[in-house]
Amino acid sequence: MTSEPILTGLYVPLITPFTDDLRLDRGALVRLADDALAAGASGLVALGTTAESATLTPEERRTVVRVCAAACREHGAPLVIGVGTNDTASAIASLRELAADGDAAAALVPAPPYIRPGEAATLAHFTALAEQGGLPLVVYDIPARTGQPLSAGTLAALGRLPEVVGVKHATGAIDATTIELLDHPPQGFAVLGGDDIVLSPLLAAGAHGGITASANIRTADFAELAALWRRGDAGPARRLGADLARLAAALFAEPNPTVIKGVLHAQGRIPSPAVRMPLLAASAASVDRAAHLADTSARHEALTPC
Ligand SMILES: O=C(O)C1=N[C@H](C(=O)O)C[C@H](O)C1
Repeated sequence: MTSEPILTGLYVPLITPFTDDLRLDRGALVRLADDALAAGASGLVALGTTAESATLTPEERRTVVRVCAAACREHGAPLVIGVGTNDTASAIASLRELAADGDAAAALVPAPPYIRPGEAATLAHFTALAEQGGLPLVVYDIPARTGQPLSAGTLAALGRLPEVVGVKHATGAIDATTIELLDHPPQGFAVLGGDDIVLSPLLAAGAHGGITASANIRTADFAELAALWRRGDAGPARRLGADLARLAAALFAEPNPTVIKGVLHAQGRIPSPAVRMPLLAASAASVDRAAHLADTSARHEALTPC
């Protein structure tokens, strides 16, 4: 195995565009997928939380994967596919199906949500998926959604599994566990930022990239942020990082992806800001504020140092 991770740079977890009457708008998704890759994203994530994947029908999920896979093939970019379930056996079955289709470079898998089986059982769950699923895995470390924190020891054990190619770090903090992981990442293992507001400091500390919903907006700037930190261009990276953190805070003022969809709609990029229940559409105030921060013409002037 080489020491360079297979997943580096910016991955955009695409939203799922709906019409006003909540039908999947395939055409809008095709355009979003192409736009993200043309803007410099390293790859796409299909069926993330941001895609409202919990509310998609099996047929819609297949459509989303097909659209994202076609865009990734066209751009020669990796596709990561979200597989979130708290049933180990069905997660393995889903992974095997994806592996057989041949579209996915990796699957993004959280700890089994809601059940909270404990850390040892969570490690056993990931180990079963790694050994039996047939796909490289990115562990999605998001205790706020799963109820299961992962210790440095568990992350190290996961990193020793050859099929585990990275972690999406979304623990709500850059703490001692994060720094330990970044100091000694397992060989070929990517640490990808998943807390949008602190993406820049995590990249500064050595993360290999990010999977950030905010990058549905200003994708080129998020890709540039990852590239600046990779080059060690700290001054411009700090300025751009602070600017994008303000945008990310505004985009996460209400549950993800409601504000992002509001902004994409205000920009004329999707036909409707509609989200499926249990989400409710974001308030006009939140959308207006984020849309203002998303307006790159105003932001680029403010960012240029005197
Ligand atoms: O879908 C994703 O991947 C992401 N989901 C997170 C969430 O909704 O909690 C946010 C992150 O930026 C990407």
